[in-house]
Amino acid sequence: MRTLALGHHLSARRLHAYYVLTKPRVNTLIVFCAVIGMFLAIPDGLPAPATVLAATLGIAAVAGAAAAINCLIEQGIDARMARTRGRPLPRGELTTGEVATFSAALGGSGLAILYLLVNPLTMGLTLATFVGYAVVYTMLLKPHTPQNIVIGGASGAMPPVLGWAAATGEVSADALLLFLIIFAWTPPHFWALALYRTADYARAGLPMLPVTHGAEFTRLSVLLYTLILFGVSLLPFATRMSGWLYLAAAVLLGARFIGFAWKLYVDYSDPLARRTFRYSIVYLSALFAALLADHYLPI
Ligand code: HEM
Ligand SMILES: CC(C)=CCC/C(C)=C/CC/C(C)=C/COP(=O)(O)OP(=O)(O)O
Repeated sequence: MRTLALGHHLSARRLHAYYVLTKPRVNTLIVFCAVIGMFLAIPDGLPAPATVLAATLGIAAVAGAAAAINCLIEQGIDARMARTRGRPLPRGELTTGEVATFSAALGGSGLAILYLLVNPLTMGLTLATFVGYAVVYTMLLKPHTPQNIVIGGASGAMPPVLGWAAATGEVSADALLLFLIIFAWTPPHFWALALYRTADYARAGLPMLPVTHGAEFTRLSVLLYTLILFGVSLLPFATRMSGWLYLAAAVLLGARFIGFAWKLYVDYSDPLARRTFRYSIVYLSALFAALLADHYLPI
């Protein structure tokens, strides 16, 4: 009886460890952006429910596998950083072999779902995104250049394009605007965090911008990218993809983001950087929700 209870306890913990490995919170927003891409791709009406379901599952599975591979490759680095040392691999909750098998099974199922139940284009683009994050960003860029997250951000910006491809079988210029929004958003999102985690990154030997170029240059970069993001976020309105409701949301959310970035530049504190990072997530979630609301409630 006791062994049984212990066994059960252990397997629940292991299940939880696999779940943690997929970086579920980051990937929830990734998948949210992909789903919104599916809806925006259909000018009048709704995407096919079976496609939405299969594409959501497939993209989520491949994104989870990408996160698990990242944890696998970076277990040594993760062990050296306060923020990441509680992850399953550094804690020894799972072995390298288990994580490799899990990732291959999850990623393989996701790609199969996309190929068989969605379309080959979505499968191909999702595979490219996976390679972009797990190999190009994690292995090639992250350890070598402070521009790592700017270039690697192209992977994180793909979800709406994947959603678009899933719903229509093609990629349009409108989808690329959504890509550009996330692409411009990633530097302030990440560098706000890197500013208050600089010691962690320095200890891990990673060349993040505040480590290589200092805090002041990073704060200026956050401000500049937030201004670029503001401009880019107006493009869906400028091209008449979205209407006034979206414009109002983009201006209000963007003004607040610039407010954070400005304050961070002139009067830095770690708690403010932490709030800016938190706000970046609220910003992107609300902006994409506004794109969707605007699509169906044309004001
Ligand atoms: C190269 C691109 C990116 C980098 C380097 C990056 C980096 C990070 C880091 C280091 C964290 C901290 C997690 C923690 O507190 O332990 C984080 C959190 C987060 N990121 Fe990103 N990110 C990137 C792209 C994205 C994208 C594209 C999205 C979504 C569309 C996203 C959504 C989130 C969310 C929702 C969180 C909060 C997770 C939580 O509350 O635990 N990130 N990101
Ligand atoms: C197939 C598909 C849609 C893939 C999505 C790719 C993906 C998961 C992008 C998100 C980017 C991300 C989690 C960055 C974390 O940075 P990091 O790895 O430097 O953070 P860490 O220090 O917390 O490990």
